[in-house]
Amino acid sequence: MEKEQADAAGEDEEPPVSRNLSGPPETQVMTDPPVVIWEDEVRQLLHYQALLPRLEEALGKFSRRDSAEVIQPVRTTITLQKHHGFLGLMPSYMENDGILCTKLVCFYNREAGSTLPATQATVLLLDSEYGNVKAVMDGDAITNMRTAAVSAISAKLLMRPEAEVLAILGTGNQALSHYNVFTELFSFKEVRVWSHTREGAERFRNSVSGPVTACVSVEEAVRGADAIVTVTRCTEPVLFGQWVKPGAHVAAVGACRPNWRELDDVLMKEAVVYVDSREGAMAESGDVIRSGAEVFAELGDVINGTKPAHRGKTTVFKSLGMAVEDAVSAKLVFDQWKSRNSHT
Ligand SMILES: NC(=O)C1=CN([C@@H]2O[C@H](COP(=O)(O)OP(=O)(O)OC[C@H]3O[C@@H](n4cnc5c(N)ncnc54)[C@H](O)[C@@H]3O)[C@@H](O)[C@H]2O)C=CC1
Ligand SMILES: O=C([O-])C1=[NH+]CCC1
Repeated sequence: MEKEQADAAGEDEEPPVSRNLSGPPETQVMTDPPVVIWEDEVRQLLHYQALLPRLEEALGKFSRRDSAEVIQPVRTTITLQKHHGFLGLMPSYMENDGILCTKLVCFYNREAGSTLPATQATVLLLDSEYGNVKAVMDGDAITNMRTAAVSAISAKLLMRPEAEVLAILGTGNQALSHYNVFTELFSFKEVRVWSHTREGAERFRNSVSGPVTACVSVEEAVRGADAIVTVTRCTEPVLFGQWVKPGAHVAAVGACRPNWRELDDVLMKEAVVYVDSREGAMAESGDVIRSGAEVFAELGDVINGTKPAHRGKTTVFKSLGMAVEDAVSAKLVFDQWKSRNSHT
């Protein structure tokens, strides 16, 4: 039958969900269009209980530097000068796990005048063999949860087990995700928060279910704290070593540019400094680069048992965010989505 006749008869129509990639017949593959999984659904599908062990495993794999396990370059960043922002490209390939993924994240400098949110992210999960996009996901829910979960892993490894007081500096999205996972995993007797505006701290206090002390100064929030999370949009130091209790653990999450700071030189030099990626920290962390502090280890080295966890000393975990964290999170979301939709 001629093609036109077949079309008219509806006999050679493609299934609506498939696409025939062009090329010689032996290389043609059928691909489904990507599914779109947006914020509310990502939140429903992603749970810390499943996420935490996957992240811990990914951090360990990354630090082994075995290219069959993880290929992850340092984030490529371009400046969006007009909008006081940056676009970060975060690809990763985990060959043994069959995960190919990239995140696109824009982030903005509020102190330079941006009124935009701190981050705006999208995650693309690809078929690791054919290269087609399997899923397009809201990246903000993933970024908030995976970043907080990695900070919680740093606390599990580096914080003193008898820790009683948690201080959170900043009261935005990351503050909330950090509050959620830290209070889910650990039993703090007191949680304190500080924001650069009094309303910010009050709003945060009213938005969570547990008791929170809203503090009017950073010093009030961190004096005597056993764990301190910095999740601000500061570009100058806000946490000073003179206020930090010896032996405290600091998870430093903001200040992700080489000239941005959250922590002062005293703290950076007195603490044992852990990072997610050495290369990332040397390229992107103003706290590391400008203080000249030595990076002692990656979190993955501690997980792999190749570097010790100095729980008795003051420790800083400088987080910049890694593509493998997004990749294993996106895989988890997609697998959950598939099992939820396989019955419908
Ligand atoms: N390490 C990582 O993997 C990631 C880091 N980040 C960074 O974490 C930080 C927080 O992100 P979000 O919670 O999403 O932002 P957000 O905008 O939701 O909250 C930021 C908080 O910082 C406070 N803040 C703003 N300007 C300040 C200033 N000049 N001094 C003190 N506090 C100030 C705000 O009041 C707010 O409480 C940002 O710096 C962001 O770039 C975000 C995603 C991943
Ligand atoms: O890992 C991440 O997504 C980011 N780190 C800094 C801003 C966004």
